[in-house]
Amino acid sequence: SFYSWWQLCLGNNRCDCLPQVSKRCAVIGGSGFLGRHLVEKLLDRGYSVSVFDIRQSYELPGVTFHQGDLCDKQALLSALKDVSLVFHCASPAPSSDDRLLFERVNIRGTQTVIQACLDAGVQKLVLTSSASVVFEGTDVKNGKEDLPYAKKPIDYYTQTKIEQEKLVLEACNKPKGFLTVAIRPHGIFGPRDPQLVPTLVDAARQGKMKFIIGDGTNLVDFTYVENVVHGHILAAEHLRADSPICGKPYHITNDEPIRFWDFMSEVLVGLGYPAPRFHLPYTLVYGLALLLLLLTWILRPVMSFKPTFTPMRVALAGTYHYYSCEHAKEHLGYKPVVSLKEGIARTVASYPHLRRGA
Ligand SMILES: NC(=O)C1=CN([C@@H]2O[C@H](COP(=O)(O)OP(=O)(O)OC[C@H]3O[C@@H](n4cnc5c(N)ncnc54)[C@H](O)[C@@H]3O)[C@@H](O)[C@H]2O)C=CC1
Ligand SMILES: CC(C)CCC[C@@H](C)[C@H]1CC[C@H]2C3=C(CC[C@]12C)[C@@]1(C)CCC(=O)C[C@@H]1CC3
Repeated sequence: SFYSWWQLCLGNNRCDCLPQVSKRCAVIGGSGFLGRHLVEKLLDRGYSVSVFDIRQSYELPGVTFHQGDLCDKQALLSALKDVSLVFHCASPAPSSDDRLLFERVNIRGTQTVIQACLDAGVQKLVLTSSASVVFEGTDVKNGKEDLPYAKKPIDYYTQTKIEQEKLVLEACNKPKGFLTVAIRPHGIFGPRDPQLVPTLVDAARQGKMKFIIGDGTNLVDFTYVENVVHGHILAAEHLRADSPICGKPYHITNDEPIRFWDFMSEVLVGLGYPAPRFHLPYTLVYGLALLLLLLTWILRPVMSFKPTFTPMRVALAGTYHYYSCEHAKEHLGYKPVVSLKEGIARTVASYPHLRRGA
């Protein structure tokens, strides 16, 4: 019908019946877990994409790869040529806990990204921040964006994510025609995630997932990667000089807080591992994790090992941390596109090699 033909034309910029609008964007960190999902969705929506990353992890038609370090402005400039929209979702892995690396990439590197965007005439910058910027290791229930930044962030990763977010939001400058916004996701999961499911399975295979830290009732947000991508694209497409979103952060969640240990159990059981059953007091495990951390520092000159239960992970496993995405609903028209149940099913199905006995 005429209606469905017109809807097709409006919803998809690749329709042959309309003049093509240039939709060129860059994804810094586009080789990573979130970055690649974002790139795939942008291609679906008719964008052409430049990926800038220190590594190239795949090839796709419609994507131009630029390999380089985001601290190098000249390298960035060649990737930002003719680009009006930039997504910045690069970061060192939180588990690296390398203060100097986080400061170099997340703080100084982000200053370089902003400067390169200004030099290249980029109009919009969408940062992937993190809901953890307000998390201090104590309960956050239905946290809104107006919560203050953590005064005592739980690790260097979070500390530098705070500085990074401030830099990007403060760089928003309507008279200069440079608009910025930050998306704060929490606990991203989905196919190809290198962090959550692999760490969980590794711990299960070592027999370390028998215990529940605390009483197991703490609610947490886990956000399916496609919802996070959806939030980023909505933010980019709503970012205009007359929009209330300029220079603001937005929580993007699944809007279905779940008990941390129920989520872990569903993933573990889905992959054929037993669910954790025995309870341990939170303060005991947190204290042990601190002790273990101290040991790794003392022993660093002679041997190095990475404990599974770091104080940061114990804090995340034993406290409430879920966030309101009402502002994203109101200002971006956001609504999760994949439910938690469906997200978990898709995730479990995507890791056949991590199943028990595989
Ligand atoms: N995974 C999660 O649960 C959450 C992630 N985030 C944020 O989302 C973003 C994406 O995270 P993931 O996709 O999970 O991580 P990831 O590690 O899969 O991807 C990060 C990408 O950044 C690239 N990168 C790192 N240093 C770089 C540099 N100096 N120059 C250029 N590229 C560099 C890496 O090569 C990698 O491809 C990050 O900003 C992270 O802080 C926020 C909340 C939760
Ligand atoms: C061994 C178990 C107690 C925990 C295994 C799962 C954890 C690896 C993950 C559970 C919550 C996750 C999480 C993040 C990383 C992976 C977990 C700790 C982040 C720290 C990633 C970066 C962020 O910005 C915030 C995330 C919060 C939740």
